[in-house]
Amino acid sequence: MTGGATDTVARPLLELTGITKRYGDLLANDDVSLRVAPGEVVAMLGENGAGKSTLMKVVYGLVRPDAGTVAVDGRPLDISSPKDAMAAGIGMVTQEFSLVETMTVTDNVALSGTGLGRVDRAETRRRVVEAMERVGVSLDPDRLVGSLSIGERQRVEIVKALFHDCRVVILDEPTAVLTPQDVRALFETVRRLRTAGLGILVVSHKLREVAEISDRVVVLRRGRLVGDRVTATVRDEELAALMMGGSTDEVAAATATPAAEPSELEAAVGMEVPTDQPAASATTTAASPTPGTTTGTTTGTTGEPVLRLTGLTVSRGGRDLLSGIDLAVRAGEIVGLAGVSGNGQTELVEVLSGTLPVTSGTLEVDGQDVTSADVGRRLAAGLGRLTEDRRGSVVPQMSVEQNLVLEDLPAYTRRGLLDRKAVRAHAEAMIERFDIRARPADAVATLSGGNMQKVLLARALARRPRVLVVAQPTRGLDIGAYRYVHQQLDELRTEGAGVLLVSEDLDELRALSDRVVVLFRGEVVGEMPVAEASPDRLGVLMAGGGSS
Ligand SMILES: Nc1ncnc2c1ncn2[C@@H]1O[C@H](COP(=O)(O)OP(=O)(O)OP(=O)(O)O)[C@@H](O)[C@H]1O
Repeated sequence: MTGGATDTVARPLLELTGITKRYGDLLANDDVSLRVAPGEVVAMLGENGAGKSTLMKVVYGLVRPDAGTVAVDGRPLDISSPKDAMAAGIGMVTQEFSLVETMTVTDNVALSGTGLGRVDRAETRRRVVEAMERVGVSLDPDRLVGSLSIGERQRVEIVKALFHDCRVVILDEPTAVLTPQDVRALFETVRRLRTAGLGILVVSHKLREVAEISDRVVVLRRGRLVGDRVTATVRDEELAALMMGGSTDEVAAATATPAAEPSELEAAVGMEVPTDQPAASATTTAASPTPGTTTGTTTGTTGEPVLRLTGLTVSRGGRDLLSGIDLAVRAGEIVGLAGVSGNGQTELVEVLSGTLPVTSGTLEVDGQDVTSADVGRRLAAGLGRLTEDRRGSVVPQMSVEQNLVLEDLPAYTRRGLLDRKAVRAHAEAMIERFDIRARPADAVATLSGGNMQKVLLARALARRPRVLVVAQPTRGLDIGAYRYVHQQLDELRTEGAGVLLVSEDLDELRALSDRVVVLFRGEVVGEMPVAEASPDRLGVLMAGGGSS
């Protein structure tokens, strides 16, 4: 590792001093000071709601701090928009890309600057190619962004930052939406940025990635910067103690595991399952595939199908998005759905949720045909769901407590009126159980990404559905929440519900599922017990190697 220890010597490229941001009586950032040196990668860790995004938004001009300064190269800046940040040499890549799908890579990069009208296209194209070469990104500059994968789109965003000569690049949970291959490519790019002398600030929840990519780690807790360590020498337990509060000993005891994993803590909290771990077996009764996780408790005696798709086809514009899907999820089992993003998973979840109509085929929940049923009837039949579109699944201006009961209003209504006491009591219970960092009356729009996700999970799980369809349930969650969600899914299975788990995280799929089904170009191309679902085998199928 380079850079970290020299930070105090090298002149900082980026320097934050005393950044404070209040939302009402909540201190999202509390007097945060932080430096990033040239050629240094600084990772930022913190629980959901710790204030990471707020701090990044301050640096990128999306949020005005109440106090504090941002300086680049020793020059204090007055940043009030992303344009100001870019002009000062700061670029940010978030999970929500700001790209125009119908335009080429080159035009997207150009558009982010001075606007298309005034630029020389040939010159722009040449500079885009040059920026890509600098960081080892190979993309056809003339390709339409709409045809690019998620990982490729992220690369376009990075190229955008380089195109504008940014010297500081902020990456906000950059690996959350990437395949393992794309993660490797991203890390290679980050290394090249570092070699080129850029300063990189990366927000992450994944200790393994932090260890691999960063020189220094800083930890935010409840708005305050509580730790600043050299990555090469810090122990995971210490980072966890900083994140969660409490002493290293307490955290170590709380997360104790007998196994000496590459990262004991990650294993203990069920955060990362090394890919060479044996996968859960559909028939195991005790041995958990990952020390400390709750997986592997299935009894192997699964029941009747609680979800059955027969010949399910969805066509749009003459093209099949889903084609002849036959799939059953039985009571007491978790079926993992693997696939590279864009192969029909999102559509399948939308169809099940009732937001995308079926072209042909049938769909049954717990024996009831719900093929053309509306969302309410599906919920009544016992379906629970969590789609990828978190923001679209809440009513942002409504409170946490209202959102929590939104799908179960009759249970909270007395004589035509909402039973406010019961709603509040339910919210308090869910906030406690899911460790949601918010108050019952807070508008959901003000929650951090991870906390919003927890609200949705709490809502779906509280109804104890017969079958739960979940997409990317732990994306963006901190390590404690990751573990809790896995426990909850496992508990549902033990209670006899079925779960369809859609996840791009193969470790998660293999740790939780009894069976894995692979989707490629809208078709099921493979199905196997999890014991046979090695990453290699899944990888081949996901890439289309199993389709005829
Ligand atoms: N616009 C807002 N209005 C009120 N409160 C807000 C607003 N934005 C953020 N907050 C609050 O500030 C705190 C920090 O949120 P932030 O999004 O920075 O957390 P985070 O560390 O990025 O979390 P996550 O890991 O879940 O993304 C949270 O308690 C959040 O509810």
